[in-house]
Amino acid sequence: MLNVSDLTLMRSEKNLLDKVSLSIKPGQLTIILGPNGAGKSTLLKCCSGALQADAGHITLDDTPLENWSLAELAKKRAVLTQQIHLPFALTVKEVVFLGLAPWSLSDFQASELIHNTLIEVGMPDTETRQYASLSGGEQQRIQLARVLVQLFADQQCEAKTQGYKGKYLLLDEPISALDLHQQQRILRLLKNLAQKGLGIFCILHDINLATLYGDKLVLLEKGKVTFNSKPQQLAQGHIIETAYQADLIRLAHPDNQLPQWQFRQ
Ligand SMILES: Nc1ncnc2c1ncn2[C@@H]1O[C@H](COP(=O)(O)OP(=O)(O)OP(=O)(O)O)[C@@H](O)[C@H]1O
Repeated sequence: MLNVSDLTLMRSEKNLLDKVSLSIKPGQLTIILGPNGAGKSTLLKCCSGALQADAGHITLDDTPLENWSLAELAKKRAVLTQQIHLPFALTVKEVVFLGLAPWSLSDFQASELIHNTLIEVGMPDTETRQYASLSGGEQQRIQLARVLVQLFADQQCEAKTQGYKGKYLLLDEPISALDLHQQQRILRLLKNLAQKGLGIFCILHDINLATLYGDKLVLLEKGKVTFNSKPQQLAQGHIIETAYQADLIRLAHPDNQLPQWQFRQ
């Protein structure tokens, strides 16, 4: 479990995170919601070890995050941040291959894993394309493929050491550039990976997709957790309407009665 307790981070005399506590459990897709500037990306950076909090603790499978070596951490959790600039002319295969840096796979194993992962993200047979020539939504799926191969490279090895349990994926708006079909593909893929045992921390802006796919939702507002529960619980009160200060109508999804929102005109 990735456990965050009482995490506080200050910048310019402002609490960007204010005693944040939450847990990312294996087998769960946990979706982080919140208005712009609420602290979601800051929290992800703390959970990945990129940012050091001023107070509080993060443990990964009961070991303080700071006690994990970078090499061990790279095999246990993968992180997809929002903006990724690649200043070099690389092919798709070379970009995805970057995810295999922590591992030593044979060329055959690496090629097979990259090929299969590109199929999973809906980008088959693109290995030789220039990454820079892809559209924004295509590049986003290639970056997702990169973090997936990082996490699952050991599945290619004979020992198949860890499987999905005890591994974590931290994603910052992984579907922000995707069309409807690709959003559904990637959210179904993430849900499926969680059902196999992966622990997923995923920042999303679309509250309707969050309630449909999330096992647990965490709402951040001004650096504080104001909701941390199952999506069904958002059908009570006016938590979303209050947090986002938007003029919304709440509905129930016809398939499963989960809460959904639409704009008033
Ligand atoms: N180094 C810094 N110094 C001061 N303020 C900062 C610093 N880094 C981030 N912030 C502020 O912290 C707040 C939280 O930023 P963060 O990127 O975590 O928000 P977010 O919830 O991910 O927002 P968005 O939905 O817009 O991506 C923002 O108001 C941002 O301007």
